[in-house]
Amino acid sequence: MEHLLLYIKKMHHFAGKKLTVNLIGMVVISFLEGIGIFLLIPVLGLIGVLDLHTDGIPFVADLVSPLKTIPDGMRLLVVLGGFILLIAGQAYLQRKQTHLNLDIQHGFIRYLRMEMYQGLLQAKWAFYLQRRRSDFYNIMTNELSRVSQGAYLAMRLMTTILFTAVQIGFALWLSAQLTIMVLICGLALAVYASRFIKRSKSIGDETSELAQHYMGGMTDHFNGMKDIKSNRSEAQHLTWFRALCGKMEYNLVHFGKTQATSQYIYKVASVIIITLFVYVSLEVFHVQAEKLMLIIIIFTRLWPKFSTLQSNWEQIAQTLPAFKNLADLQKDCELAKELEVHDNPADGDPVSMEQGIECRGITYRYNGSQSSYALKNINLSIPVNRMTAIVGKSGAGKSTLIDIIIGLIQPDEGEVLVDGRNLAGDDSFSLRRSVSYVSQDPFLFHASIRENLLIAAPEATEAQMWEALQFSASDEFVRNLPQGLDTILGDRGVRLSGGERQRIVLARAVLRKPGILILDEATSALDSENEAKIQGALDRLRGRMTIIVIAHRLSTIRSADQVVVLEKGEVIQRGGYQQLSADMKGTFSKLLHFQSDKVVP
Ligand SMILES: Nc1ncnc2c1ncn2[C@@H]1O[C@H](COP(=O)(O)OP(=O)(O)OP(=O)(O)O)[C@@H](O)[C@H]1O
Repeated sequence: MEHLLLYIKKMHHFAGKKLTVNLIGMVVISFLEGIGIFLLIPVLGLIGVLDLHTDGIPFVADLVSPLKTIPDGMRLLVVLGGFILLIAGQAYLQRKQTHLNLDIQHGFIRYLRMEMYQGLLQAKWAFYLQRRRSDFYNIMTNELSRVSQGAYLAMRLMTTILFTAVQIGFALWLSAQLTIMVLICGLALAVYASRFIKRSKSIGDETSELAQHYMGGMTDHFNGMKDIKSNRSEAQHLTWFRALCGKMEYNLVHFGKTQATSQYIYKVASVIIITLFVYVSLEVFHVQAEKLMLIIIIFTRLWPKFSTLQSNWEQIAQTLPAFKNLADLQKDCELAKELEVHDNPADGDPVSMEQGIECRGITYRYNGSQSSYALKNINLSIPVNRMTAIVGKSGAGKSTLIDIIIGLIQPDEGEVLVDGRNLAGDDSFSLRRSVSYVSQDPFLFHASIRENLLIAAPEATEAQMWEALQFSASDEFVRNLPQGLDTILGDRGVRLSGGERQRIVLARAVLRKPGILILDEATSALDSENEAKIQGALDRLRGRMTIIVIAHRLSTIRSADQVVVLEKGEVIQRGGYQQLSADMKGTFSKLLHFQSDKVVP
């Protein structure tokens, strides 16, 4: 509930005056509708359908007396004309209010989407390490649309409450006793029906959980479709999917049935209450027939509103878990916030490094409760404009060290100094601005090669793009593509081979003309010929930028000025390539030995 209120407040914050105008509009519309019904009786009397005595009914009596002064032939026309004006005016206002509602509802969703996405972009990298990607997809799609639906329902609920309140006001004016009696019955019914709201909430919890599983499963399955097909495990996945779809079907049917049951109870109860009410009015209170008729007209309009209120509450209760999930994620994003992202950032200057990077006593654990360290007391210097290679077995901590150096994650102990300065907080962004990082899992957008390159360097000219492609030994194959630079790459670049993809990402990295180029297994998928070309290109870059290379294939790092060997999160060897390969007892020469058939020292 607190989360629903939070989002209603947000809606108020977003829509401001529009929401107030909307609420006032609702009251006016309800009021006009009330008057319209109210006028029904004199109209019926005037056209002679009923022989009615309106003298005892407040307001109607006052309205009818002046009408009696109008000549007989005109009276009906005047009353009907007034009726048309009233209803048409109300319909016009209703239309305006629908427009306003649409503006508020869809605008609010855009606002929520933007707020959530911005929050996610502003969160630090460590925040992403603890979460599944599919949970973000789920929140940004399913949960956000449930929140939108819930917020819309909350607005409709407000309309219904206002409408009902105005109608109750009319009814109280006509007969306080009868209205109070009906309200007490309605209240008793609402208390009884609160069980359906609780049930809807727990169904909503299950809906959220199932949507999360669905999105998680789909993401895994489509990412792993090649494995599924090559291992012929389609049947197992189909079984899993069938079971989940069954649960989702049951969940929705269960909710639908819960709503149908509560509506059924409302209908039966309402007919009993209205019947009782008519009986008591006539037999006990001896209410005037015309007055009773008016009240009945009002209540036959009011009752459906009561059941609509119930149904709205149930639907809102069903969406409450989505409000909680969205609010929790927003709160977590806020806690993990590392920067402000705006459409047109006033970008600071990239760091221009003169001496180099120094790691002092870096220690890091991914999970504070675990005893194993990803990095332990790392002390290391990375000289400017030189090539430093980081090698070691899988899981030794190489990528973690890079993440700490560029400030994506913060060490538990120790510090990273750039030219002797600790670039913590905002300063670490200026370091990242001067870094081009090619990860193990190179990422390309579903867009043309040109667009993929320009993402890194929007100002780059065509000639600069070709130069970068030449650097990464990809100019030839790009030239041979049907649309050259304008060839659209498939989803995540799948229409390219692994090596081609790596080369485009490498071109993108150098196009930015970074001060620090980091290659994390960036040439692992290349054949020897292309790898040699890139090695040559890297050699040419030496002295112009600081290069940090992580490589399992040691042939890639032959020209490194410094080699750092990591093992189980610790630096166990450090020195020049030749120096370490000559140390026959050291780990590096053993690693070299294993790859000796590929390496020419
Ligand atoms: N997101 C994470 N959450 C928990 N532990 C992690 C995470 N990422 C890495 N680790 C652990 O930290 C240790 C170092 O991992 P890291 O990825 O830095 O190794 P690496 O040397 O780069 O390995 P590889 O050569 O296989 O990429 C490993 O034990 C790994 O299991």
